[in-house]
Amino acid sequence: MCRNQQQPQSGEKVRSTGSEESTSTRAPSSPTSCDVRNPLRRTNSGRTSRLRIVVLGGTATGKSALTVRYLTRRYISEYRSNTDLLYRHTISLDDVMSDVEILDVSCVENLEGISTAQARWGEGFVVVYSVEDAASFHDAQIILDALQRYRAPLYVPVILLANKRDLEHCRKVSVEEGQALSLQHSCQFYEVSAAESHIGVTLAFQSLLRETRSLQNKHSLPRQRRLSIIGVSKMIGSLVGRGRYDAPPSPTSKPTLIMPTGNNSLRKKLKMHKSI
Ligand SMILES: Nc1nc2c(ncn2[C@@H]2O[C@H](COP(=O)(O)OP(=O)(O)OP(=O)(O)O)[C@@H](O)[C@H]2O)c(=O)[nH]1
Repeated sequence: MCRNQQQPQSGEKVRSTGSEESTSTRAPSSPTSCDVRNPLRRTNSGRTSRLRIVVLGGTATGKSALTVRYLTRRYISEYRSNTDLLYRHTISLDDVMSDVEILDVSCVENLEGISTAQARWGEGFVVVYSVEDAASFHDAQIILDALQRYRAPLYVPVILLANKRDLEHCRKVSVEEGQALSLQHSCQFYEVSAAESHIGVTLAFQSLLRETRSLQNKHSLPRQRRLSIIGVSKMIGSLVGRGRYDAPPSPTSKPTLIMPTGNNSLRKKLKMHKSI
């Protein structure tokens, strides 16, 4: 991988996604002020859930553009960074507060070499390719295989994200190929354009967060209760079909960019455009 692969440490430097840098430090799991003030529902245990998402994919597929699009609804057309970036924000999803941490992994040179630490740290994964880059689709397959190897036999929530669908005229990977790959790996599949709109991107991230949280909740239940819930949800599923559609929620707190690596050579050239 190009970017440093170290995982977040306590007392990391916290940055806002804007240009000014905050010198404050934080402990990794401390609740945000938003948790205290917001009256919305929390998890069964009364705590705000914490969801860790890792964004992976070949070079220049738009990993950073997608991550920032989801977090800020803005499109950054040029973004330069040679290090992994960790973002943190708090959202209300289905009236439940969640602290979300998103690790945007820089270009992957050795795809087989997704670090074990990253694979273990993540609770949900976004695998990105670009529809106008056949090689990036191949990279996505390698990453999906590697993820499966790392996490087997456990199921891990993954979405396959085909980006740059606005570049239809130079498309090299068909929708059907993307769907087939997602079926092969039992993961969700979305075609989006970070450049065009935040809506598809938000829905995709939101869906991954839902799945990740529901798996987390399932694992935290006693075994007997877990089994009966699975039975009931299967029954309900067969009666009413799959989940309902919800409009994307707005993040309830400003996302913060946390430098996980101690590598301060971050070089960003941001061109912010108003989202559509
Ligand atoms: N046309 C189009 N260009 C996009 C889209 N998303 C990203 N880009 C462009 O693709 C290039 C790479 O985007 P990045 O977000 O830096 O990609 P990345 O995967 O984070 O890059 P590395 O981590 O350096 O490999 C930039 O020039 C973006 O402007 C999109 O949806 N459509």
